[in-house]
Amino acid sequence: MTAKILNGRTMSAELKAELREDVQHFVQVHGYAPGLVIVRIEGDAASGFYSKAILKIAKEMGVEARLDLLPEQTSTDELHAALLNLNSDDRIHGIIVQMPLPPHLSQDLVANTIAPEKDIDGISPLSAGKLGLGLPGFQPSTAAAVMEILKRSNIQLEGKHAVVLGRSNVVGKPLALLLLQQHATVTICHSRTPDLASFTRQADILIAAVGRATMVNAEMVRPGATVIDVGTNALPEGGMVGDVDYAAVQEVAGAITPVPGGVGPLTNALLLKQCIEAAWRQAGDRARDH
Ligand SMILES: NC(=O)C1=CN([C@@H]2O[C@H](COP(=O)(O)OP(=O)(O)OC[C@H]3O[C@@H](n4cnc5c(N)ncnc54)[C@H](OP(=O)(O)O)[C@@H]3O)[C@@H](O)[C@H]2O)C=CC1
Ligand SMILES: Nc1nc(=O)c2c([nH]1)NC[C@@H]1CN(c3ccc(C(=O)N[C@@H](CCC(=O)O)C(=O)O)cc3)C=[N+]21
Repeated sequence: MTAKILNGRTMSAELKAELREDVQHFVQVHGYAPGLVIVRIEGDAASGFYSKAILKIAKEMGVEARLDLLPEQTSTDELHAALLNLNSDDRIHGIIVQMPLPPHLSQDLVANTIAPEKDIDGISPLSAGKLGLGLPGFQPSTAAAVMEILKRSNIQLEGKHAVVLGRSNVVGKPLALLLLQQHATVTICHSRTPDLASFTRQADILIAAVGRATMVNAEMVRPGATVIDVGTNALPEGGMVGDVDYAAVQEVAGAITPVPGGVGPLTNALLLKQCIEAAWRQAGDRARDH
């Protein structure tokens, strides 16, 4: 059996077409576009690439986006002040701070400073708390991207066993909560989990968000399972691979996401979706239904 390929690029294109319409509607009603700012602190090379990708998709969508590039030496006070400025700017509806930060800056500071209504990557304690309580709010965009793939692929979650590898605040943990909301039975595994394969083999839906190239092999996957690969591991020779040994696992799985071309392309689309949602809410979204 060869697995069905869950094509993130196709799904992202569909979602983007829907979002473009939503933005046009927003502009018609309000006379201005939703506004997004990416804050990037220099240092991490890869995040320059991610920032450009967000700017490009924002432009395609008609969302007004800009990149605020801060020097690597930016102090905590300066970052705090920059975020407060963005919080009080009416035309900016969504703020994302690219991770990772340089070691002298704290992620907690960022999470606690971004105004919750502009927190389109769901990193604030309020967003995390709402997610834990099952209340509507912003979600970390990568976790939301995984859910979007499952939804658009009509993969049933209710009553199924979902096994999540990884428990980070940006992927594994929020994803586990979202799967629980959709009535899956959820197991979360991490670096201290002994005999990982004994858990992964039980999974109807297996999600790998670890950051270790090709660690999920065919023996770890139950035949017919849906396998979602969040990992993006850069190869020394260039290019990247996921956390799943794609060539081997696609022989066993029922459905699988490739890397690249799986979760990645949907991540930024979901970020934009939440920015547009933030703009409607901040503008008072009574106008939305007209
Ligand atoms: N496509 C996309 O849009 C995105 C992709 N990513 C990718 O997803 C992956 C995960 O990212 P992120 O959550 O930020 O990473 P983190 O490094 O924050 O978390 C990794 C998790 O994997 C667990 N882990 C590490 N080694 C093992 C192991 N041998 N067995 C089981 N679990 C293990 C860790 O456990 P412990 O908690 O015990 O340390 C931790 O919970 C990375 O490859 C990253 O590049 C991330 C964000 C966006
Ligand atoms: N605050 C914050 N939120 C994030 O969500 C965040 C972040 N910081 N820092 C970096 C990681 C990584 N990340 C990706 C986004 C898009 C692709 C993506 O589009 N990938 C494509 C193309 C990759 C390629 O071809 O090189 C693909 O997988 O097909 C990947 C990874 C978001 N992250």
